[in-house]
Amino acid sequence: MKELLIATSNKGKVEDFKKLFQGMYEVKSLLDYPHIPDIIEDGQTFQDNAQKKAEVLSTALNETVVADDSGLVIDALNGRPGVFSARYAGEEKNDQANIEKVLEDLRGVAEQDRTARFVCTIALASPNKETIFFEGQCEGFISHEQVGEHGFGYDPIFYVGQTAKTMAQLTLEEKNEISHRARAIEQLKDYLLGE
Ligand SMILES: O=c1nc[nH]c2c1ncn2[C@H]1C[C@H](O)[C@@H](COP(=O)(O)OP(=O)(O)OP(=O)(O)O)O1
Ligand SMILES: [Mg+2]
Repeated sequence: MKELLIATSNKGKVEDFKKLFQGMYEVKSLLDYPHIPDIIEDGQTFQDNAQKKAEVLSTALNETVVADDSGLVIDALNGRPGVFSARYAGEEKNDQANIEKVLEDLRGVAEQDRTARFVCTIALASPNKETIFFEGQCEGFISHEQVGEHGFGYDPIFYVGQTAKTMAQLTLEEKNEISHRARAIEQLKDYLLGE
């Protein structure tokens, strides 16, 4: 099977990508290249960061690279944590600390004002080609406490749409039917199949 390199060292994303590209590509990630240093994400938007991660690696390796920049956008926090999602509670990127900070920020905020969405921007960079982008979103709202054991990141505090389940209560298969990442990858797949 053909390989596809995803410029990420996030284990949760790698699992999502592997499942979503099952039977189409053998997914490789930066977990397979531990000597490659972290790329500094200093962009103002998900698109800026996805572009940088994909292009730096594509240029260095002279091959096609996909990058995913994603995060949680909370209306009551004016869109935060947004592009700062991974390091919201500090540079060490601690999911548990990030969750606690969001719950603390939203303390006292009523149900109807806890609306949020996950956003995923994917960049596809190839040598000597213009980088292209795909975006997916998933609407929901922020819980008052952590619920569920699956997934990663902010999944335990994100109620999906009108369902009574958090993203962390969904199986990987269920998450991949509705997630922001699944929606972006759906478009990426269509593009790659049409190439
Ligand atoms: O499906 C998701 N379920 C829960 N949380 C999620 C999801 N998707 C993104 N997130 C959160 C995790 C992290 O706090 C941030 C992504 O930050 P982001 O910079 O894109 O990823 P990262 O630094 O973990 O890995 P990398 O840059 O190597 O791809 O948003
Ligand atoms: Mg990152």
